[in-house]
Amino acid sequence: MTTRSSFDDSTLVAMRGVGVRRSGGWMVRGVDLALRRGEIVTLIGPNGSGKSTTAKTAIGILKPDEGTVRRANRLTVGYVPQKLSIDWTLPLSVERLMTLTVRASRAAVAEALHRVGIAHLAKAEVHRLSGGEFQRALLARAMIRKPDLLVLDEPVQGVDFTGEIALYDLISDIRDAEGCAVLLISHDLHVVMAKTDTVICLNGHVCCEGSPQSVANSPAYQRMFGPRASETLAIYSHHHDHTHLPDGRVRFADGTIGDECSLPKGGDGHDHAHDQGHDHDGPASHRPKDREAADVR
Ligand SMILES: Nc1ncnc2c1ncn2[C@@H]1O[C@H](COP(=O)(O)OP(=O)(O)OP(=O)(O)O)[C@@H](O)[C@H]1O
Repeated sequence: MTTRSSFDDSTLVAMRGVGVRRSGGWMVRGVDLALRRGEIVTLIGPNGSGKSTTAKTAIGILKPDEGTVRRANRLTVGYVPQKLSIDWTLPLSVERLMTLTVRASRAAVAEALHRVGIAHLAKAEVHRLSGGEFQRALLARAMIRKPDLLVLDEPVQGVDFTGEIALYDLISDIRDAEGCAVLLISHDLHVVMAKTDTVICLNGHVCCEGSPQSVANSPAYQRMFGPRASETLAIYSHHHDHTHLPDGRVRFADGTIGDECSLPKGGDGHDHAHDQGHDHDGPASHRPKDREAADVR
């Protein structure tokens, strides 16, 4: 049987038990993740939960301090980072942005811009683009090399809700047409994320994972979101009811403090904090996996 961690012909990246440590603390730990051709995987989670770290480790920008990352031979990656260092005081056309760090023919640039619907903006100054146009330009730039894997860190930054839907539609179309894998990073799952094949919720570790539909339909999801579960996928906002403290301990909604994400009390052991959702606002640090919240795989 194929498992998420097995490596077959369609697998582009497989991470097993990956942990990344900096400044004496774990940014993420215990991450298992597989990216397969034609699949859209979305990492969600609060600020500082390790989404970017996980994505960067998947594509080799960061090295894991524990665990393994295996990538397909000759893997081509198109990466749109969360932040770009652009000197906005200098004139920079969209065309020029396309080839700042990548060699590409005029035809390839034109094709990529056409593909994302901004061919008419080739000569426009980048700083004059709208949020949605800018994100499209970055997407075009990532697509120029016809990557096997597109990694898009917060691709809807600065984009309004309608624009978000259009962008996610575009990303899904690109996946369909190119057959590439897409790793998306987002704070929340929105309606458009229904196009996502697999959602992985991070908080320094993998909290839960599954398809949006299976997560939404699972009893665990119903327990996690309570009445809000009926909102289904319209807005899959992930509220957490435990907080990771800077010293590595966990504060639960009822004020109790524990060492791990499980409530430090008796009971049936399944009334885990995730059953009612959980808040995370501290820096990411290692917690054991607690997949029961949406154990849908
Ligand atoms: N170089 C570093 N040294 C130490 N800690 C770091 C370093 N880079 C990131 N961190 C910490 O690691 C944690 C994970 O960061 P990461 O950027 O992966 O989170 P994220 O989920 O992508 O956050 P956001 O949603 O805010 O972009 C954060 O607490 C961050 O402060």
